[in-house]
Amino acid sequence: MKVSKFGGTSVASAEQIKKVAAIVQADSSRKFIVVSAPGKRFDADKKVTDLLIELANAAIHKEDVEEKLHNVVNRYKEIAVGLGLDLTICEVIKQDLNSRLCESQSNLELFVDNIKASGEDNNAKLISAYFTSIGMPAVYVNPKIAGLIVNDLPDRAQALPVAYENLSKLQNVSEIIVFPGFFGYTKEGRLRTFDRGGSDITGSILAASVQADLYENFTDVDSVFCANPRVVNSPMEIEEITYREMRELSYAGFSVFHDEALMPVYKRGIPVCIKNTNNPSAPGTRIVAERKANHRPVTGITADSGFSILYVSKYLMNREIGFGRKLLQILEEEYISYEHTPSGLDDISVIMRSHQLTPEKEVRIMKRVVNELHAEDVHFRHEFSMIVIVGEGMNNSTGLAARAATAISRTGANIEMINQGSSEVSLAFGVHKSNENKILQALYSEFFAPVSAR
Ligand SMILES: Nc1ncnc2c1ncn2[C@@H]1O[C@H](COP(=O)(O)OP(=O)(O)O)[C@@H](O)[C@H]1O
Ligand SMILES: N[C@@H](CC(=O)OP(=O)(O)O)C(=O)O
Repeated sequence: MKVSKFGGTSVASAEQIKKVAAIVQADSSRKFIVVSAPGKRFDADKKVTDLLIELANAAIHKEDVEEKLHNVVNRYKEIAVGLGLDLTICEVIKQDLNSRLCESQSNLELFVDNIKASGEDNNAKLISAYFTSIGMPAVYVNPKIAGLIVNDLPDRAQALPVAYENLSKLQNVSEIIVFPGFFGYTKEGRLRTFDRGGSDITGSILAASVQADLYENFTDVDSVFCANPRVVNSPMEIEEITYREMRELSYAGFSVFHDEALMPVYKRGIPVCIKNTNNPSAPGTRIVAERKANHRPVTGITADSGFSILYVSKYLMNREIGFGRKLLQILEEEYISYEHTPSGLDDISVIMRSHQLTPEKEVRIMKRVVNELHAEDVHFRHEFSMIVIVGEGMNNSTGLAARAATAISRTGANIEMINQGSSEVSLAFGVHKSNENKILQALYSEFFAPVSAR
């Protein structure tokens, strides 16, 4: 049996939801359907999740919420009309949103999470009503009642082991289950959302819980491509990719599948297939434990922006026991996680996601590094991107780093940092954000384009 997750673009309109119904009807093993909130119908459109965040913020700032509430309800109304559903469902959705808006604001994160999650929750109710209306036996299942228990990390909830046990009982339900993605509940009953794009995580948890034969992830592209199709023109499709490769690529910019969604299925060896709702007969990309070897050392190239570098230098740093620990402890005390720490004899750079910093935090950190570690030069630099090259074949391929560095140098960009992952399936370059796209294109030509096209 299969768990099939349909992303925001697949459930953005009545037309898209009709395609979803046809896909589910075409294969009786598609028993568990996980849905996102309605996503973008066209490039300039807004996702319902973003409309809901605007709504929650308006309520927090005591602004008039009527128009924002109307924008959300209207998205569902258009869908309900297009699907020929009884419009009382829109009244129910409006009441649901109003009651969420009346919840306590004593903890703002919980307040926002509760409103954000309504996007998938109401869409799951609506889609299950549609399935039933066309004669498909379907039920909406609420994550609280089903026992999707998560820990209490704001914005980054993670399922607890008991969640898998609870959800496994859904195997006994005879109807098609329509399950909202993106959120679960703490043991105390508080709603918590996953990271953005987290409906992929729900699908994976459910697939692992019910021991699915396959986790299908339906989106709006035929496959995962070797590079972002918005930056590289017609990149090659990836037929098969390992969990390890996909995790590295998703974490560093392949937004088509959330990196945290890999662990639950990986642990149980459940294959994942990324497929296109608009072209379901295309084979898609399979994510598996081991793939057939091919002649290419590189499987994918990705880029992610929004990084800052903390540069610290001190003469004889290499001789000082505990320097690295003390430096990282200062970051820990500011609640900052880091990505890489390339170092030399007398200097170290700590690379972190910029969104964790504020001007005040930066000043505090620099002061502490000077006062407590007696560093000679301490400064932050911003606007960096990480370019990551990933492939299982990289660990036994000589000269690959040199090829990549030469291709980057041809663009005229400066490489600020190089980091070879210890697993040797990835190689990362820190570069200034302004060079990101041209580097991605240069690396794609180096590793994927035929020699004559370079
Ligand atoms: N390497 C890649 N391969 C395929 N798609 C990619 C890649 N990198 C980025 N994307 C983007 O991911 C998008 C699909 O993910 P997302 O917008 O989250 O879809 P959904 O709404 O189905 O969850 C694609 O439309 C594509 O623009
Ligand atoms: N709707 C949520 C969760 C999600 O997974 O969405 P999508 O399937 O559109 O990436 C978000 O926008 O983050």
